[in-house]
Amino acid sequence: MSPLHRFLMESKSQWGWLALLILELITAAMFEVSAPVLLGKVVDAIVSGLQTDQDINTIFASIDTIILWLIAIYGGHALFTYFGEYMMASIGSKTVLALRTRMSTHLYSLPIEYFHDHQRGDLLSRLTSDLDAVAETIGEGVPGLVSAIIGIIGATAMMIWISPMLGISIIAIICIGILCLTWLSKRARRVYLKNQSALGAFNSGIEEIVVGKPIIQTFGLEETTTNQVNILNDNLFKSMRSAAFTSQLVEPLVKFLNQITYCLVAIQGGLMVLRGSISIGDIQAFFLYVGQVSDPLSRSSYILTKFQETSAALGRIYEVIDTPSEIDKGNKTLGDTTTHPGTIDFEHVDFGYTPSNVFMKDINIHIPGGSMVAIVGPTGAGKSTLVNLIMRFYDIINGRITIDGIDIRDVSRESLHNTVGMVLQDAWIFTGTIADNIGYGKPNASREEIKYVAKLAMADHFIRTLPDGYDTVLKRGGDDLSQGQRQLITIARAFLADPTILILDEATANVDTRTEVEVQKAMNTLLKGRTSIVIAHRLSTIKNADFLLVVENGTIVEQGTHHELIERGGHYKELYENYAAGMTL
Ligand SMILES: Nc1ncnc2c1ncn2[C@@H]1O[C@H](COP(=O)(O)OP(=O)(O)OP(=O)(O)O)[C@@H](O)[C@H]1O
Repeated sequence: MSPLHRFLMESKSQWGWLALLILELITAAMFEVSAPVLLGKVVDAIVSGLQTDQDINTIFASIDTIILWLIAIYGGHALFTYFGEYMMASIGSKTVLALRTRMSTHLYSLPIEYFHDHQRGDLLSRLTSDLDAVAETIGEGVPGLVSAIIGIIGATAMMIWISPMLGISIIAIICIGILCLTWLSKRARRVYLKNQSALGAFNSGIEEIVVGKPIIQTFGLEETTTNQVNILNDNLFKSMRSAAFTSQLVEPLVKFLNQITYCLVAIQGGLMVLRGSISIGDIQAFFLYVGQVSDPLSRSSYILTKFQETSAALGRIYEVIDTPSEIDKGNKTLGDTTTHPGTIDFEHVDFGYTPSNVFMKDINIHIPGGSMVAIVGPTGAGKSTLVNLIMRFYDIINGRITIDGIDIRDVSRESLHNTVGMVLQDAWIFTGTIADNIGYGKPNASREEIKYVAKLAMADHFIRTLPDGYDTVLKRGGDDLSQGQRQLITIARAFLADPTILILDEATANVDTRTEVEVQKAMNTLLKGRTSIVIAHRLSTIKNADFLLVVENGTIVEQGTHHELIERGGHYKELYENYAAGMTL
């Protein structure tokens, strides 16, 4: 089923309105089609009046009723066209709203891998320009096409009725036109697909520049980056030029056929008038009907081109919608039956980001509830991977991970994410007030609660120095705050959510030394009775930990307390000595 067909089938709720709309457009087109015959009668009445030397008053007396009819017909046409277009715009916006909601809701349910595999710029252009293309076609294209088809059918029928011979010659030319335009609209689909992927790539390139501008400048890579974006821009230009070639070809082609048709009416019609087989008024009606056919023909071919673009856009949208959601098979809730909440076990766990590349093999870890564990290891060792597995961002290949004895695959995602909280290295701040940002995980939190956790996270002091305090609106991912301040907000957010297990990924790495000491104190109090897993890069964290997991190449190479591991004199001792000598772990 083509994307357009599928879209039509999925918009069944609007079919009744569509039928009403088509009825309205048919009425409007009938008004339009009936006018030229009456105009022809006016011309014939004037010509015969002049030929028989009638005075002007007599001539007008014979046509005044027709003129009144003409005014009524044109008025009726305008009114029905207006209602038709208004209705279509409303049907169009409702249908696109439903599609937009469906797509954005579906994005939330997609697995994390999907976002790793797709560029953000490309996803954005699917959500914006592809949906806009659909909205434009439905709002303007459908009524345009329906009235064009009805107009063409009506006008050709009238031409055949007036003069079958002349009418058939004109239809032959129209058929040639339709064939050319069908070819053009097919080409448009291919061109649009190319155009949209070039646009997606360009958006992603620009996004990288905007996000990475400070780094680009630091490394003096402006020229290299500009060259890369220029290549993407050049690709976009070429595909847009190709699209313009296709769409701009329509109008001259239709005009050319139109002019040929006018010549045919003038020559063949003129000869027929001389032979007396047709009146001058009918020839005048023919000229108007040719106009009534050629205009909708060029409009409908443009719309057909748009339909092809829309079909391609819908295809890209359905690609996202059809990506299977992350299925939440778990129905158990954590925290109901436990005596030691927050106990985590890895039992013979195998994991790889791709099935062919098993990165972690036979991992066994036991983290007792309420303990503080520090994970240490060189970069790329697998520290973040371990916490990603606890959060079930990725599924393991073999073995099982349990919390309080329950396999996390059997736990609902909601319960899992309520139980396990995370503070990541990149503080995520959204556009909203500071209070909204802190209260993110608990939407009904009172202002007192928010202030309480902000105090615990040592954020209250700096928040109160801001002009609007807790009501200060943060924009652009919190760019107006320092990195440390952003991180304090996310720490306060995690405290408010009050999870049983807290994962901290270098949570204090961006806070200055004085603040770090204060935050650490607050954390120690808060972490009491709570399991905490810290991806540690700091001495203070390691010393406070109940035990350490040393990770290398996806394997737990050592576990134990700081003193035990130092005494063992293995990997950890080496890491620690490097750290003590001033390097990070
Ligand atoms: N989404 C992903 N897809 C494929 N491979 C990944 C993905 N995330 C991480 N990896 C790979 O898995 C390995 C472990 O990465 P991980 O992020 O767990 O390391 P880490 O110890 O946390 O490193 P760092 O201290 O630098 O943050 C690395 O080789 C990394 O390239």
